[in-house]
Amino acid sequence: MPDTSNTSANAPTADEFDVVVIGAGPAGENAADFAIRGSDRTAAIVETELIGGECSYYACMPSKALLRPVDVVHTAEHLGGVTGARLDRAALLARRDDWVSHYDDSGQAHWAEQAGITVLRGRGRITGDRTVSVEPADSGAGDPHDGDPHDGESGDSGDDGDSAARGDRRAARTVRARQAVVIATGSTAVIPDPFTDLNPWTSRDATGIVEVPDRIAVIGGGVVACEAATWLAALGATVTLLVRGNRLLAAAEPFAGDAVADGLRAAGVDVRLDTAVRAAAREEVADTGLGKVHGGPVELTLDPGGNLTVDEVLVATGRRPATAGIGLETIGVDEKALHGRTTGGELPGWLYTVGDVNGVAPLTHWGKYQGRQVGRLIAARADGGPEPGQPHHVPVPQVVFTDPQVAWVGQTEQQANDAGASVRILRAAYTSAAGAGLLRDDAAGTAQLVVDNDSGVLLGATFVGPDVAELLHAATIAIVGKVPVEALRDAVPSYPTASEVWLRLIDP
Ligand SMILES: Cc1cc2nc3c(=O)[nH]c(=O)nc-3n(C[C@H](O)[C@H](O)[C@H](O)COP(=O)(O)OP(=O)(O)OC[C@H]3O[C@@H](n4cnc5c(N)ncnc54)[C@H](O)[C@@H]3O)c2cc1C
Ligand SMILES: NC(=O)c1ccc[n+]([C@@H]2O[C@H](COP(=O)([O-])OP(=O)(O)OC[C@H]3O[C@@H](n4cnc5c(N)ncnc54)[C@H](O)[C@@H]3O)[C@@H](O)[C@H]2O)c1
Repeated sequence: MPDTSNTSANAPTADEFDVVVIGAGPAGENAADFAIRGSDRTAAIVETELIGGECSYYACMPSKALLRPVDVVHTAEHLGGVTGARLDRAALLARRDDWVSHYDDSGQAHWAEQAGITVLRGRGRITGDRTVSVEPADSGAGDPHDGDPHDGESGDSGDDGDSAARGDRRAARTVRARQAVVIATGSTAVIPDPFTDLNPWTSRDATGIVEVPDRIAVIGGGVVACEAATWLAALGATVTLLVRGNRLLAAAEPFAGDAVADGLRAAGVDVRLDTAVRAAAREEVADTGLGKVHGGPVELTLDPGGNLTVDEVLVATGRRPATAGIGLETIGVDEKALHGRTTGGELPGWLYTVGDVNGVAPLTHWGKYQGRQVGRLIAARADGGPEPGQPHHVPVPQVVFTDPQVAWVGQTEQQANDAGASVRILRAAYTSAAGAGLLRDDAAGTAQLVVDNDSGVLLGATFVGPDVAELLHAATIAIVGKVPVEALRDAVPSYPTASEVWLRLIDP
């Protein structure tokens, strides 16, 4: 137990903080920041790997750093007036390395210290009521994965403001939270049978790619699989995408998955739907490190499809909440109690969750949103002020950075129907807006709104086509603002922009 003998109400000891956050990904960073900003409250954030989390080093940032040049080259290849655009493999990987700050998190640690958040290096484990043990991390000083993210709101310089944190690595210590403990431990990749003994690539290897396998099988038809297949093919790998379901991006509108399958095929990817992997074998399994081929060839037995030999397998079959070893049993909380909630329910009043670990929507912007919400709630409770309202039915946006891009928010047609809504569907070809056609000579795609017949407001929107990512927020605003679709007639889009597709949707 921590020594609290000298504790007065307003003077925390070195081992006592108002808020202790376990996990320094984007969700945890925001929770810590919003819980203490503008106050004299104290916060510690416990991190076993890199300040900035999966997103900054192994997920969002490296994948988008790889995908943007691919998109630009694809666009240039289909844009009259441009010749000679090509991808430079070494320069592309170097760009990725820059965006992950060479796996050095000193800039992000510096941001935390500047924000008044104490960084504690080590593995956090709840050991009792408001108490967290910080145990030496598996990776100590000198770990090649130590490193600075480019998550817009935080890390800035390469300064190392982290000497206290270094000291924290050496031994276990126990810290106590006076107000709140926030679990923000993220998620980990699922590796199902029959891949467990192959040391296959996970998304970390795909984003941290160093060696481009000649032949790679990508397992799964979700976002990771589709995005990774895009950059792997662009880097020169022969990619076979093995999808057990009958379409890609099953969470999106069917026309979105169909368009991405067409785009991947056009890029040379062998997309095999309705294909299961019955067995997988690799004679030589090697621990070569991040982004290098992990051994000899892999033999896959497919159903249907016979055998397939590849040099590497990327398993992209989803993620699970990272709850192992965080000590929930010491406070009598079942890990299921974390699912779908940030506070309340079976959680003790001092315990909160944010980000992937609660499984609501495993997306960085969602984790950051929850982090802001939970941080404000902790602050309000500490101040004894009115608690901020907890809004319901906030629509989740998502962008998939494939070619074509896919962007959607809120409910799909199917989801709206399943929820019992009476809806009408407004759909238009993306290129019905002149501005969309100007983006690429081969521009194509679809825009769709799901409109509630009773209220006349938007329930969901999906856009497929070049550069649709930046179209999405208009739909998000319309849903959150409950703007009647009729009223959108007075929202005049500039000419000639892709946003004019809104006119085609509303006034066909
Ligand atoms: C390849 C890929 C690409 C993605 N691209 C996007 C994208 O473009 N846009 C998007 O919105 N989302 C994207 N995502 C999803 C996004 O990465 C996650 O939703 C996001 O990282 C979740 O943030 P988080 O803070 O909850 O968890 P994480 O970012 O996973 O951070 C959790 C942190 O907790 C630490 N931790 C875990 N256990 C402990 C412990 N016991 N003690 C101390 N520390 C601990 C971990 O080391 C980690 O640093 C992508 C995911 C993948 C796999
Ligand atoms: N651009 C982005 O916002 C972005 C990018 C990458 C990842 N992410 C997020 O990260 C999370 C994880 O992505 P993901 O693609 O790993 O998961 P996912 O859940 O989106 O897709 C998993 C895929 O694997 C398949 N699958 C599951 N188990 C399987 C098995 N045993 N054998 C064969 N196939 C199997 C599923 O049918 C599905 O096609 C998602 O929530 C995603 O939204 C977001």
